[in-house]
Amino acid sequence: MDLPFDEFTLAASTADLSEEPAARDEADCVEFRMDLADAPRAALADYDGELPLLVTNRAEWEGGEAPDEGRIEALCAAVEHDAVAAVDVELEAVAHGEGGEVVRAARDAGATVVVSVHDFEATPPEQELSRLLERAADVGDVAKVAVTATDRADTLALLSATASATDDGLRVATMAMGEAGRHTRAVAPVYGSRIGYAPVDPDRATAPGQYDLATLASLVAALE
Ligand SMILES: O=C1C[C@@](O)(C(=O)O)C[C@@H](O)[C@@H]1O
Repeated sequence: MDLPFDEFTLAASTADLSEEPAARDEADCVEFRMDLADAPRAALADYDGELPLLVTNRAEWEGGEAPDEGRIEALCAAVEHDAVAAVDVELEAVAHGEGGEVVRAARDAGATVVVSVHDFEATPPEQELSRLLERAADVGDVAKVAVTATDRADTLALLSATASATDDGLRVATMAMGEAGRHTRAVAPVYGSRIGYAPVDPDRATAPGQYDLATLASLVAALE
């Protein structure tokens, strides 16, 4: 299975791969949040769903629940599975940690690499957003930035950086977390964002401000 992200791709985010059948109708892939799962390696080994997987093992220091110990190794092992078509690794881990190992393992396995940056506090200025997208795109196939918006200036900065990077030929995924940023999840694809994330079960959102899967699917389709 392949996940090139050459067009908008809707990822059903979950820590429970048994939710995959419920995501099939709307989603293009499943984002498996290994860091939020009980036994992620066993779940991957048992996975026999139809949708390709994007695996994420978010570090504690970037808003997730994976401790550093074993985190990178688990991602490197995950990309060996046939169903795993893409992997997410933090720009910070690539720049200052062992994230490069994930990139190499993914390249060897033929998996797509999403290099991500998260800001759970604020939205950096547009110039900084553009710089982060460029740096992430230098290493990965897709540069992803998820920020926290508190007002319209934040969402405009994010959409503008998304449009500029896309115009420059970069493959990006962007979204603003939080209430003020919620609409960007529907609108950013219009400006070039290639990945949208939504939980199958709205009670189990993997980030603040997410729409449920059916809602995001219909909003994105309506704006196409
Ligand atoms: O990085 C992202 C984006 C996200 O944080 C969001 O805002 O939808 C959700 C996460 O599960 C995913 O890994």
